[in-house]
Amino acid sequence: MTLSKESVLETLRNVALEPGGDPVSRGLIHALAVETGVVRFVLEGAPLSELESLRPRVEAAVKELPGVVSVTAVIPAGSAPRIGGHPTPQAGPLPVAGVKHVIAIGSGKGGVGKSTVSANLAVALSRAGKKVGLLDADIYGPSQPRMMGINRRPASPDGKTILPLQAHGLTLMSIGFMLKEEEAIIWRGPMLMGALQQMLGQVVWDYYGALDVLIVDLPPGTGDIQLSLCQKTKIDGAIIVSTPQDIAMLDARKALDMFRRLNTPVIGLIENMSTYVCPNCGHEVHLFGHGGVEAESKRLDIPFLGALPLDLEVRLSGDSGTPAATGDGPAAQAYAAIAQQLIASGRV
Ligand SMILES: Nc1ncnc2c1ncn2[C@@H]1O[C@H](COP(=O)(O)OP(=O)(O)OP(=O)(O)O)[C@@H](O)[C@H]1O
Repeated sequence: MTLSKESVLETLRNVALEPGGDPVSRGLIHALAVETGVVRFVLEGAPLSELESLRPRVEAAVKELPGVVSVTAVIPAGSAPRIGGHPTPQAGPLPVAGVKHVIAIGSGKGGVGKSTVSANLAVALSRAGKKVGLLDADIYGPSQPRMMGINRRPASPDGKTILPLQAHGLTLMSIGFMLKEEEAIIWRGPMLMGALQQMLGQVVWDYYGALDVLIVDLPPGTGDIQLSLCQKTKIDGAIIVSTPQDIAMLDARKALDMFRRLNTPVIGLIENMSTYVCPNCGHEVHLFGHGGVEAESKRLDIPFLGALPLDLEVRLSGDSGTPAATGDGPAAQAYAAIAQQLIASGRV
């Protein structure tokens, strides 16, 4: 048989697929070109993970054909829809499909550990038996790909829906998955809101099973994303993270005021980087002060959910992609206690 498009397609029809059928009958082969022994085609139309595991098989099968010099199966980088466009008009706040509860994690000031708390609390709730999703809505500085140790482009079988990723038992989506590393986002408010709307509405949140709770890691401050989330999505409540420092508390009060004005219930406050216990001598130091957040929650009559220690393991584990809450140390125990409170109060 001479090498031709037909002979290549014939060969590809003999590659059996797991769910049945073959790459040709399932419409996964596009733009086939055969020229002086060089075979090229595009693999498209299935989740990215399926295409990636299929690629070596189809390439090997075609390579066996007499006259083949090289085979290249290309998986298009842009198989998921573009994120970030103007939002489409929407009436009132909508629930997130496939999700029972939505909890936003906010902070007034940056760098107080909001993303660390989101990641670890999500893990702790999952370890307590809940089905948990984590949405990294910190569009300007997504941290969850690093904290969760996963960063690849999510698949989109139909070019519209986006299949979330999975790590540490959580269902995950981050704007970071859709960008090249070090790519900056230079968007105005409407584009940000469009991206948020896509991540809430186009991601198949129940792809790995219906979720008890979706944790939303917000950007710091009181900007467009917070406003858009509270106005367009049915949220059960917000948790505010602050360090005990006066300046952080000052900004946390602004975040509290914003959630109040948007009629989003504040579930409680968390004090992060509360105490530091010297690993050598056991001496306890309060680098950023201590107890300020608890005092503030009493003053405002908002539940105080807990104080989390400043702990080197938390920083190292966050940087290495395995949140400390997956372990058994003091931080994991502190997060487990907060998760239990949320479950006991019926928030999750
Ligand atoms: N309890 C803690 N102990 C030790 N390190 C911590 C703790 N909480 C957070 N960190 C570290 O502090 C840094 C900032 O934390 P994180 O990124 O979670 O803050 P953030 O409030 O989400 O910041 P951003 O302003 O980027 O939204 C990270 O390096 C993180 O590992």
